[in-house]
Amino acid sequence: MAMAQVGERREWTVTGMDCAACSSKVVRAVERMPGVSEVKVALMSERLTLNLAPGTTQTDAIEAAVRKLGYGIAPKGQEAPRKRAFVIPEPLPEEVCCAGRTKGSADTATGAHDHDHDHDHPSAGAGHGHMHDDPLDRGKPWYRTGKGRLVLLTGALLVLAWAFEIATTARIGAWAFVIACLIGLAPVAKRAFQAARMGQPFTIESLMTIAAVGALFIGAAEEAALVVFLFAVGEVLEGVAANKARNGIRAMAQLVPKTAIVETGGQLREVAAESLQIGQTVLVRPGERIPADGEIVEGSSGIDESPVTGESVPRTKGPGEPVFAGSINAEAALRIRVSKEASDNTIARIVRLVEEAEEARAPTERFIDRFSRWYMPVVVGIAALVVLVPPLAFGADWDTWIYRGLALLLIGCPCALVISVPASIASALSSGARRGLLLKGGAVIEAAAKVTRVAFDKTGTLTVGKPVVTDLIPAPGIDEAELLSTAAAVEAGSSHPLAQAILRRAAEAGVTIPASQGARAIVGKGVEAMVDGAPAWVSSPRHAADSAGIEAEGTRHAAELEAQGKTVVAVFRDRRPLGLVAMRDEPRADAAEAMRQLKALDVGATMLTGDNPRTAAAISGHLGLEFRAEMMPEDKLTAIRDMGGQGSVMMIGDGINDAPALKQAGIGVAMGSGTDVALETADAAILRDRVTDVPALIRLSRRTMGNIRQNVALALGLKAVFLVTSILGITGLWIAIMADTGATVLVTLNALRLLGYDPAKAD
Ligand SMILES: Nc1ncnc2c1ncn2[C@@H]1O[C@H](COP(=O)(O)OP(=O)(O)OP(=O)(O)O)[C@@H](O)[C@H]1O
Ligand SMILES: [Zn+2]
Repeated sequence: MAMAQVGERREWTVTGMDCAACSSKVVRAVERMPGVSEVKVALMSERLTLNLAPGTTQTDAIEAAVRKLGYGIAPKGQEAPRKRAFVIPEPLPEEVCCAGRTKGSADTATGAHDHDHDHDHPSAGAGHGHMHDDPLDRGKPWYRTGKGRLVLLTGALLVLAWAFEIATTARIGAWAFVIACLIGLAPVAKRAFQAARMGQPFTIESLMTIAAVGALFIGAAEEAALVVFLFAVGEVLEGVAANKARNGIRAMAQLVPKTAIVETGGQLREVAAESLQIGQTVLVRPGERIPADGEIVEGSSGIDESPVTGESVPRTKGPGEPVFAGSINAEAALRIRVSKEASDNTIARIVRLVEEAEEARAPTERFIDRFSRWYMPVVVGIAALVVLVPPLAFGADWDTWIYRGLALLLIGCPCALVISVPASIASALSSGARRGLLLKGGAVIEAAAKVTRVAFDKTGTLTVGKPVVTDLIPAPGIDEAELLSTAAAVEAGSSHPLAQAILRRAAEAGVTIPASQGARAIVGKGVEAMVDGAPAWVSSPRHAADSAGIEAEGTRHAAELEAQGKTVVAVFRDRRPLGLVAMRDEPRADAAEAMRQLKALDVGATMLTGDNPRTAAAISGHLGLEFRAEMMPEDKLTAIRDMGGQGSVMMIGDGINDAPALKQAGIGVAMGSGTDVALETADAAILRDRVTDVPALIRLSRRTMGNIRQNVALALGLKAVFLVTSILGITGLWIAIMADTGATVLVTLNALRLLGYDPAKAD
């Protein structure tokens, strides 16, 4: 890991542009001159020089540069990106786009995290002007951070000034307040000035600076010092909700044991879980937590996966089945072959995904940013009128109206409004993740709250995905064994759930499976292979009828079985029908309940399936939802687009063969734990195999949007009240800033309520 040293000078050129893939800002960071006591960062046209503190990393250096400029960097006339867009994984990749995701650089995508400098993400509101989160402060208790120190300093100075006021003359006391105020104000004023230089004159910092300096000017030094102190308190509080949410998520990763017992050549040895290598075998005794993602090689036991998936009912797992790090081995000793390194295990990826999700901005949040941008100048304008009009037009007292104008400036501070959205979203993401519901950011939550229809894939989503052969119907003159062995031969290489069912049955029946060559899948229809030198195929009866012209007897029989909800395939060799195989895939136990809950939420449900209409009708009729049958994978894409006409469509799949459809849908949700692709490509993931988690996801999203609305109303409502009382002179400067800090606290507390919300409970 490249780490710049003190006394070194490094230079980077950092430029902003639009990311072709995600259409957000990309930062290009190119290290120029390695090896020299300052960092030079060229940001668009701005150039600045930073002094490096000991141990500063490249990431910190660039973040510090961005912070120093006051705002994110964007080409003139474009919206400045969030500061987080500039967090650059190390080593510096060529291109980094939003959310820290790296394009074309797989090794940095898995995030080699710096240990001394754990990349804690900044407060949820980071990048909103004044909420600069110093990367060097992360992970420290609040009183050791820059902002925390400012609170302690301004607080101490304030107490000292009061002491002076009591002990000495009022004059000396007043000067003590002036000094206290100026010291506390200095860092704020500095940021205000930097932002102004970047073309942003109206920031929370500039409002604060004008208000405090103005108060000093009219002789209200005590209040000015108090305002500076309370502002510092508010700043510290801003990150509280996000930090709390984040700690909850991080606690998940803590559930993975620190050590593991590795078996090598019959020898047992205790090692650090972090050092486990893929392919090693670990021993997990009953009652212990599993130290790594892996596959059971020996033993079978009830496994409680609640730390990872939120599923609290233990599942019995045996040889060949996957297990996750952090789960509890309840009953018997297990030997597990490690399949993932510690940094890449499921729980680590969940934590990372949630952290990334916090960075993705919700549309509402963008709106509030834009709103703040015109809101502040308007407030300054009103304040100016309040100061000027009464004295000039009516000969009122200047000091009184300057004072009221300054209070208005503080009212203009949109702190609470700015954190209202990110605080709720951070809480919701954390709350969901602990219950096995992963949402990739505020935009997904917003879209999921608006969902009007859910499209379910059938196999593995609405059904268990493990069909079982129920009927073998050989053609005249053929026996069951021949039918089964030929079918198994054709399916031998297929991973389709139907193939698996046939192969399982063949193994149980103990038939000998002839050799087959050149197996070829006919997508959505069946499989073809050469068996015993003759072409053979297993396919849907309809495909058989179309291509081989075989009908009558066989297909009629098939229709009867299909009406019972069974999936029927026809088996042929050498154009000769060998018979039918019927299979049944049970609907998931909670599927019908899930449909009822969706109905209660006023959300429609449709089943999309490649299966035939009769089977589809039998299953969907039983569960109570609409269906579309005989759909090719590409038909599923068009169907989802069609349904989108009436609103937002959520598509639920197992993520195995429906990844493209999941990507196409307004919101693609992958169901079922551990499927790697699904976790990465879908917009949301349901980690446990519960259909009822679909309505739960919608409920959580709706509840979150409701919480955001409450926060916005709270923030704006308080401002409105104090706007009026300030103009009337009922409330003064320090009440104004208290209202701001107080609103921040209320919004934070309200957002934290989401942590305790259980979306699994139907309202
Ligand atoms: N390997 C196979 N063996 C036998 N039949 C197959 C195979 N693959 C596809 N088929 C036939 O094609 C039909 C559609 O298959 P497809 O894979 O598109 O859907 P599916 O995954 O079974 O169902 P769903 O779309 O509900 O998840 C199946 O119902 C079956 O009749
Ligand atoms: Zn504020």
